[in-house]
Amino acid sequence: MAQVLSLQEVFHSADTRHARPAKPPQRTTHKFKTSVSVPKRGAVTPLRKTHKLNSDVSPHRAVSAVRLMRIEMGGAFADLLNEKGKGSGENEMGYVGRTLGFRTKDLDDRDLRLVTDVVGGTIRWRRYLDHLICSLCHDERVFRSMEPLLLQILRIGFYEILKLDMPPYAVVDENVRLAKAALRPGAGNLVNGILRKLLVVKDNDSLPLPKVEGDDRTQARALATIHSHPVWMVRRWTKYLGQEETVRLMVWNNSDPSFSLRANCGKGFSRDDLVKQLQVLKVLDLYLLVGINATKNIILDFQRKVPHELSLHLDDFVRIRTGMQAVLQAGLLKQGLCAVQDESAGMVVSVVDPQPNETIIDCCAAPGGKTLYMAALMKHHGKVYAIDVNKGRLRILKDTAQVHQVDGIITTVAADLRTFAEETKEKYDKVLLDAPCSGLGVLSKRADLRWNRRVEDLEELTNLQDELLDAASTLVRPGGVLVYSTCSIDPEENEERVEAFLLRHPEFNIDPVDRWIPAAFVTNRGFFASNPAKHSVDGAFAARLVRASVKRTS
Ligand SMILES: C[S@@+](CC[C@H](N)C(=O)[O-])C[C@H]1O[C@@H](n2cnc3c(N)ncnc32)[C@H](O)[C@@H]1O
Repeated sequence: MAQVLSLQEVFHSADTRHARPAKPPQRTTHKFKTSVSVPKRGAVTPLRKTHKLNSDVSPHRAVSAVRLMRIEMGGAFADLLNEKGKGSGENEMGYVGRTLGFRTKDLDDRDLRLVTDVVGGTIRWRRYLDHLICSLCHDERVFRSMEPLLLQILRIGFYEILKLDMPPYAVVDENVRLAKAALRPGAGNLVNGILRKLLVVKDNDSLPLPKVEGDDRTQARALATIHSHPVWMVRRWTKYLGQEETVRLMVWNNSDPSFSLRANCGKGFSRDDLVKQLQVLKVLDLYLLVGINATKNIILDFQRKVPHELSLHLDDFVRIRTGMQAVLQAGLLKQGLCAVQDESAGMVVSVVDPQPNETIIDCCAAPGGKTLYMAALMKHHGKVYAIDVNKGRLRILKDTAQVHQVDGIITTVAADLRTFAEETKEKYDKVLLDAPCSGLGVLSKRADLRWNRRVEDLEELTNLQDELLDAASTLVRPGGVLVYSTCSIDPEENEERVEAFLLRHPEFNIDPVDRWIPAAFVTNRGFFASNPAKHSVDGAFAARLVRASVKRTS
């Protein structure tokens, strides 16, 4: 998974191709009992005008419920940063019509933001929400056999009340209305009963959550429920970070992701230029609107400029907490003036330290976040080869390179790195291996990823990482540099891979990264490692290794 988000990844940042439902509490999955039809995997058909408009149901809840269904049933994407008119908005109403049997009003900008927040948050908090819903059902069997759409409506209601602090009675009313319209009156009554129980326990401050006590396993299970993560992650992190740090990490993963933008100096667009643009863009203050809008339908257009701050670590980067929608709509990304890129990814490029006239190979390049940044820093002089086994993602890289006007020095190669390395005799000044990894450093941005990763994936990934490292190392010229990076915080994918590599390849030595990276990010062994909870950027890792020069024999 990419640490740098391409435009496509921003739109589809909850890729659920491998979606599995959150485990506890276990529910029996069964076919729909009602007239609800399951949308076919990936099917996109034009909106059927025959679906009646239901203006009693709030559009953002109907769309969120349907999107969550698509995600849970697999084969769908949650467009966490939805862009109006980018296709998904129109197709989405088609899905709503086919799934619920009625249409709703079109989504306006506020609805789009709400859908993004509700879908992302509901996915993130799934384990926690399901625990509470199950605890408040009068009989556990009711929860276990609950039909999928009903469960999504309840999750939305619980999330809105507990995490978005929306006016509770409006949430109950609206979700009951949705359940009645989309399912049947009885479903509405069930939603009403359970949501009202929630309001009571919330008001009494007695949410039925587990206590963190007992043996390690029981504590991990309780923490996993309270902070909505898989138990295996909690156990693994507790082992090497301790409980306190693990909790901090989970809190970070559950917080709203913040994004960074990189001004594209390759197109002559500086950070100052970017800041000027951000100052004139307007962002709606959603939460103010939600509070008022949800109860009385009063619309208040309270606008302010996109809040941003300059990166402390990288000259071309600006952080934004909210306002991505405004940035998208202003076309700054489409015009290639800037890119969405986390500072941790930017720092990996700093570790490579690309210079004009160098020949660099980016071994796992797509969708190209680091390739493009390296090319921009090389000021149109030199060569960057971008290899990736995934042709589709490589095409994105090629297209973006054109828009960013750095394509003149980039050559894309669709190949498996292992085969490529075997077949070529070429050597390069610098080799970047941004390896496929678990993505455990980017869980705040990838809402669904925590539920899709299994502990067994790690072994498969570390084997691949070793093979790719061996292959990449053959491409480094004597005296040249190999940078190994991941967007993981797991030592097995990071330090342990490098140490194992150095044992296999004594011709390489560690080149400490402190010349390029602030001290706070440099480990004892001289590697770059960012810790989301500590540094407020994604978790990433990079090691800079230098190949010994050939000794001249006289
Ligand atoms: C972490 S992503 C790279 C992100 C990219 N460096 C960026 O900054 O946008 C890992 C990439 O490795 C590619 N990949 C996986 N196995 C590969 C292989 N055997 N050879 C080449 N590329 C591979 C995947 O297709 C994926 O695009």
